[in-house]
Amino acid sequence: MSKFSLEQLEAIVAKRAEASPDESWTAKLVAAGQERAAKKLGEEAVETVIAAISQDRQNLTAESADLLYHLLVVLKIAGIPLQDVLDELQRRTGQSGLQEKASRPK
Ligand SMILES: N=c1c2ncn([C@@H]3O[C@H](COP(=O)(O)OP(=O)(O)OP(=O)(O)O)[C@@H](O)[C@H]3O)c2ncn1[C@@H]1O[C@H](COP(=O)(O)O)[C@@H](O)[C@H]1O
Repeated sequence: MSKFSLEQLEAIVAKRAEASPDESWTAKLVAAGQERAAKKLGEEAVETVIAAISQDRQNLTAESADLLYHLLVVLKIAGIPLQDVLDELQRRTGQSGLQEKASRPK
């Protein structure tokens, strides 16, 4: 299977947000608004926690996918690009000095 990225999923979410809510779950969530989308994100987070505690690898993988998708929908509604989140994560690696160590030749 070819590599799939969160950036690609973000682009799909942006495109489907413009679709009819009758034919797209993404459009339905966006139309319902941030409160509903954030609630859905919270539900998926709880389901992910339960799968993790149950040590159910298959379910944890599936729930993690739901969680990441719903996070991207919430970010879309908030108008926050995924890149802003990645930039924040990158900034943190800089703070701990790990980024420099990771890119240093062994
Ligand atoms: N990754 C996802 C994805 N993960 C989960 N879901 C949907 O999230 C919904 C919520 O799951 P639940 O089981 O909790 O849903 P539910 O019980 O039907 O919902 P509630 O009654 O609890 O509100 C389901 O309808 C899932 O299909 C997703 N819907 C869409 N995507 C991606 O978004 C793309 C566009 O999808 P559409 O917007 O539907 O065209 C898809 O091709 C996928 O790439």
